[in-house]
Amino acid sequence: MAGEERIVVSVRLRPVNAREAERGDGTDWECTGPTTLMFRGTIPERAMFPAAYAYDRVFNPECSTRQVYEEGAKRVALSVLSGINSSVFAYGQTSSGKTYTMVGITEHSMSDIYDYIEKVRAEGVLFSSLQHPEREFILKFSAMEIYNEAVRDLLSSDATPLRLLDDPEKGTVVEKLTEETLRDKGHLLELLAVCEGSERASQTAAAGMRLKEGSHINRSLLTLGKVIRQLRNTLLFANCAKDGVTDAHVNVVMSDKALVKHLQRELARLENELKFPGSASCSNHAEALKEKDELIKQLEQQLKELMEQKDTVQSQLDSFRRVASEGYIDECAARRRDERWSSESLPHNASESALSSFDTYDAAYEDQDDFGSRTLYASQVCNGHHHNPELYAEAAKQECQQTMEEHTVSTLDATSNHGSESTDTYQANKEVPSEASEEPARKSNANQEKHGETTISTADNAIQLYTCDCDSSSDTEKPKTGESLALKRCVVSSRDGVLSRSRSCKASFMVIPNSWFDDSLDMNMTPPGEIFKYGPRKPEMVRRSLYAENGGHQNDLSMYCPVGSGRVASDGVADKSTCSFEEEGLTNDISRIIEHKLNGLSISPTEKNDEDVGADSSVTTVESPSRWSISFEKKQKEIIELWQECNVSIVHRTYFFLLFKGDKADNIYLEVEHRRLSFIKSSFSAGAEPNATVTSSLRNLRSERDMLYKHMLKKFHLPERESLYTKWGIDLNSKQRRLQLSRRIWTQTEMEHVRESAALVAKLVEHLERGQAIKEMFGLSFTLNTRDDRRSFNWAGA
Ligand SMILES: Nc1ncnc2c1ncn2[C@@H]1O[C@H](COP(=O)(O)OP(=O)(O)OP(=O)(O)O)[C@@H](O)[C@H]1O
Repeated sequence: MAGEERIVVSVRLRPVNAREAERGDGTDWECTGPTTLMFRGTIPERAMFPAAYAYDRVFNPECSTRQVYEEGAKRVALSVLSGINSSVFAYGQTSSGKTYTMVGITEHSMSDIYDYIEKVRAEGVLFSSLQHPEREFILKFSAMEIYNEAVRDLLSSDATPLRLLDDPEKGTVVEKLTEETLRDKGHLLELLAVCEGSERASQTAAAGMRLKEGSHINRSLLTLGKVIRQLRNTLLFANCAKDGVTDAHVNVVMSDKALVKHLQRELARLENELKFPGSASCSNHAEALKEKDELIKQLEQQLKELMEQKDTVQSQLDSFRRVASEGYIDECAARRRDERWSSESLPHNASESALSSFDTYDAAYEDQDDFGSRTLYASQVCNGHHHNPELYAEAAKQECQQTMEEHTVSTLDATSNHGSESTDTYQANKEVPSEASEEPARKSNANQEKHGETTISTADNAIQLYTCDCDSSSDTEKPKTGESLALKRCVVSSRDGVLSRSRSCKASFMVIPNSWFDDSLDMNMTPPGEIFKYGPRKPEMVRRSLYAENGGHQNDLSMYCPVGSGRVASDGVADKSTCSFEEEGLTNDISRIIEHKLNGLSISPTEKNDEDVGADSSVTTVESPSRWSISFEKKQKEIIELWQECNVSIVHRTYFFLLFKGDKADNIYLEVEHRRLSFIKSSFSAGAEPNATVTSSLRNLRSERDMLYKHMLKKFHLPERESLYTKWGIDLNSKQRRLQLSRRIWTQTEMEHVRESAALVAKLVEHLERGQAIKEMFGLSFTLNTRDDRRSFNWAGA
């Protein structure tokens, strides 16, 4: 409690004592109300003074001391319980009853104070917490007499006057004044009794002292009047004192107990700051913010680069599509012109019906027509080779020799409606009513046919079309494995391996020179014709199979394609509904090119003799297999080391290691993984001591090992486990062998160790979905949107 507090002034009238009554003395003052006093005397000297006076409270002679205390002093006296200094004093003439009243007030107030303390202690925490939590009550008692301007200690037998000192903090203090700590209420009464003896002793002075005493008393009263006048202006007796106000403040005195609690809280706060530096001081906050800002900048830069790459790829894809579309339009227009020319200049023979049929295509067939004409363009090439298998083989061989170090991507529409092939493809294509319409196109591509290849040029690169013959017999003429890197990879881009009638039959293939990681896979090649025997394949499987090769040997196709691989793949397109899928196949092919570009491969005109492929043709050249192989192995090794340093999930490592074995198209995944790990590593090393991320990663790694440890029992029989123990150098007689094994895998970066670890983990977690694993692993998925043939990049978090 704090604030202005008015001085409370009360007047108590003492009753006439027996002696006064005996003398007939009465009183000149009368209480006319609870707060008013009236002078009734007839003294002439008072004629100039007012007769009525008002006070806070006026007690008539019949009032008890208890009433005076309750109504005039209690509130002030007990304010000390709220920590506010309070003072109750009395002044008046000798024998007016000051001592009598003050002793009573002291006893009552002390009694109430003790009752209060006992109540607090009795009601415990609840009361204490509501009123005075953590408060200790200490009562100290002092008594002094100011007599004839001398201060004497009433609790001391020494009558030597005490000195008054001015303390800078406490104000005026009485030097050496006795201060007794009260034990209880009884102790207080004892001390009060001591004071009352002491006081009387001073009053047993000789009669000559009375004058002196009276003089001092008057001086004291004068001084008191000055004091009060100094405080509030004037004291016309107590009348004006009541107008005075005090500025009361709560004394905050912290007990030892409270201080200990306060310090404990402070200590806990500081400890918390040490544990969590991020929430500590402002300077730490500033540093943390600075670091975060740096990270944000780095990430923004990476994002910007990736967006630029994406834009580049997108624009190139658009360019491809535009060029392909324009090429088609041009081709279509040319074809229609030729057809008109044919229909006008040539006699209406057997092809006439076909021409008529072609002319009846309506808008509903527009898409198919588009694609049909596109495939038609290539079909002429194929036809040409069909008629010239030897030439084809020779051209292919030459191409192989010329581009041993080139990465060539090509697509092919293998539509055949000539010749005598007995394959289903041919049978299907024979019925395409386009002999007449194809003729001009064949003419226009005569040059390309001659050399067995054609090229669709674009603004900045080209798709080279290698002709492909569906005839298995011609396959014998084609380059063998090892002879031609350029023609060893084909892909079926159809979801239906059973060919049916169609206006066109498209086979697309890519020629991808690679340096493959795994050299243990099937290297056999499947005769082209056989590829048609097999059922549908998922495009992504085919895509994967395309890039699974090592050292120029064909491999890995058996993982997804039962036939191993076919040099030539073709699919029949049964109806319009499959056209979009064919487009998808084409887009896949284009996308592969885009991916290669995305991977940072150089695209430059080849030094190949352009005369063979046309003046405007160019081919896509890329990093040589050997260079890519070296580059891949280097990056792979760095990633493996980063995995180890960053405590990366061993399941993650396993899948990544097993899935990305050297395909050039995987470069972006390696790049992303490398950047991600580098970032994690930098964050690991940011602090002097292991941070929470490191601890968390280690804990996760441990949990993962525990998971594998448990799976060992389920996945392997005892003999298998014992074989593993032996393989991994674990003593068969030792204890916790499974645990030992789980702690050994993926602990080194040496390649053989990595291979064995990956193989083992793969067996243990084989229940995981491959796709899910990829998704979780990379946080980066490239999905092909077949609706708009656009490649979309989805970041699931890096
Ligand atoms: N209200 C009262 N009722 C009954 N007796 C009283 C009352 N007030 C005072 N007395 C008696 O009057 C006498 C004088 O009182 P007291 O000693 O308290 O006066 P005092 O003002 O302290 O005198 P001094 O200034 O000389 O010390 C005492 O005997 C006391 O018992």
